[in-house]
Amino acid sequence: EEPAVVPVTDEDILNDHNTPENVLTYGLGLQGQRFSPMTQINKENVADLVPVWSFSFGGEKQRGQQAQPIVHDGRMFVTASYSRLFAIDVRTGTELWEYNHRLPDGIMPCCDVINRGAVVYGDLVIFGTLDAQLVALKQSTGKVVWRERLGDYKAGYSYTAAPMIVKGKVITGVSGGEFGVVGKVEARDALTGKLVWSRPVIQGHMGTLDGKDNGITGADLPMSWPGDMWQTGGGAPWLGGTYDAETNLIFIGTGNPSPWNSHTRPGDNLFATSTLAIDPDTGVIKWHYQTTPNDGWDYDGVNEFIPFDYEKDGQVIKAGGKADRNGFFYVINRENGKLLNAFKTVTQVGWAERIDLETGRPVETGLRPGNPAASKDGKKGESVFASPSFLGAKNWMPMAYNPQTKLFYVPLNEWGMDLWNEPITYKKGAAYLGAGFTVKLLYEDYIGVLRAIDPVTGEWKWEYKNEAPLWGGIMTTAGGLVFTGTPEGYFKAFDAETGAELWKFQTGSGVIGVPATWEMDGQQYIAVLSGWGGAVPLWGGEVAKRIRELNQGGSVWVFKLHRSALSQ
Ligand SMILES: O=C(O)c1cc(C(=O)O)c2c(n1)C(=O)C(=O)c1cc(C(=O)O)[nH]c1-2
Repeated sequence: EEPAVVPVTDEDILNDHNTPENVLTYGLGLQGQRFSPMTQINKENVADLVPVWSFSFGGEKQRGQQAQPIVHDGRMFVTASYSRLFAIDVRTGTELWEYNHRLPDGIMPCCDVINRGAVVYGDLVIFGTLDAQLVALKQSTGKVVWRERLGDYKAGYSYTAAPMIVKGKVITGVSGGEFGVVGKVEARDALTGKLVWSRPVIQGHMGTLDGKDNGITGADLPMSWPGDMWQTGGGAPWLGGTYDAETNLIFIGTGNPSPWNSHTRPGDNLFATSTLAIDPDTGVIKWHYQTTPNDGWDYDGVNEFIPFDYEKDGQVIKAGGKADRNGFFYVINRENGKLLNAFKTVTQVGWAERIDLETGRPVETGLRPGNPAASKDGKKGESVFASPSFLGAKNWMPMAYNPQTKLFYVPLNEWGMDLWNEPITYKKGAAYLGAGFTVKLLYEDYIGVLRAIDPVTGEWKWEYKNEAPLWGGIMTTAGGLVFTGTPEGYFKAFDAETGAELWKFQTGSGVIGVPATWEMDGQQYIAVLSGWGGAVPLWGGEVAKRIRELNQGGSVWVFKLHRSALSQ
């Protein structure tokens, strides 16, 4: 017999940012601010945070654990490496059920076998898998209710992001930018899985709504791709989006244009490396903003665009903030896509001097890897040293915005790369880069750096430097705190105003998960995953060598205040 479940409604999801008793969305609210209004755990007492339980994912499958837990109706839903989903009794840490997705042999995730989380809707819990499927299961039993294909894994499609629910529809992108897939954003009926709309993000492809043609992407703009390069142009929106009810827009970022070798595709290559504002009802693109035109460095533009109130000269503008992989932070008017402000997030940005606030375009330095066709043997173009490295000033790990301090807390890395181009032709299911690279250190004492950034002045208010790259998400709270983890295994709390480190706990493996917090039986709880992995050990070059002693793992940790702290 199935235990009863409290169904999750659209209203519950829209209110998630101010209902402490549950965690229903990736982002602690659809806007993705990752801000909790809870204050029980605060600057004064965070040093008394103690573990409540720890849960092991078990098995022989470890690798990177990047998910943010979901908490609803006494259950925690958490995804783990290799497309696994666990339901856990949130009070005791006891497993309720486990779903182990059967993965075919030929899957091609570019950057570790990770997953960033599930979503809940009705009596279902929904997540995506490495073979590019979307699976909906009963929250009560783990029984599969529906399953839909997002793309052909043999052509390089995979899925790693946490989906998002907007108005009863489950919104997804795809991964596969390194294989020349067709990047697309899609909406399906969350209860049945039936496709509602599909929006390919690269100029030239036809979208659909309710099974009918719904306009070619970018048809109103001059063609920005040569020949038929758009057909395998990538732009994979491989991270989740955010949603803003005030403007009724989904904001989602698109990845690198394929292949990496930019000399094969002169032009801006719309809408790769862009933020797209999409109508959730129709899948129509309302505005776009491209961060790296004709990208030649793999500066995917997938990072989260977080809606916030931008206060300047006594005015409040509905804006959004985005820390891009390319080393710049962008403040954009979320109603129309106009650039309001842009500044650097890292000390060395080699490819561009600045972003022109009038045109919204980068002022490039000319530091672009050379064209192999111009080399003596035609096999290798001139190599350049570029920064940030292709792994980004900021990669997938989500930042947070605190409306009380009015600061963004941004997990960044400072590194560079040698990068060169090679000739390449498209072949289904084969890597489609046309480039070689080696990631290099910039500084001896740190790679990772968490920066508190003022979006109005661009000022870095404080920073925390970490020896290994920072690869975990951020959470900030009304208790005046900022939480994040380190590959060295620590889960840490900082003072949101000063950056002072107030607490740390060794979890046993690298923390690259995304924290969540909720209230239960009158107490505030905080959870985070532990388990080192992701792209750095695979692609990190000299950096990967430096951190190779870090051990893998796979667990959830839950914390609350020690009894003595509560009685004070
Ligand atoms: O273009 C793509 O489709 C794609 C997908 C993913 C992914 O799905 O995780 C990553 C990347 N690109 C990527 O460029 C990247 O640096 C990266 C890092 C990670 C990670 O989990 O550590 N994933 C990905």
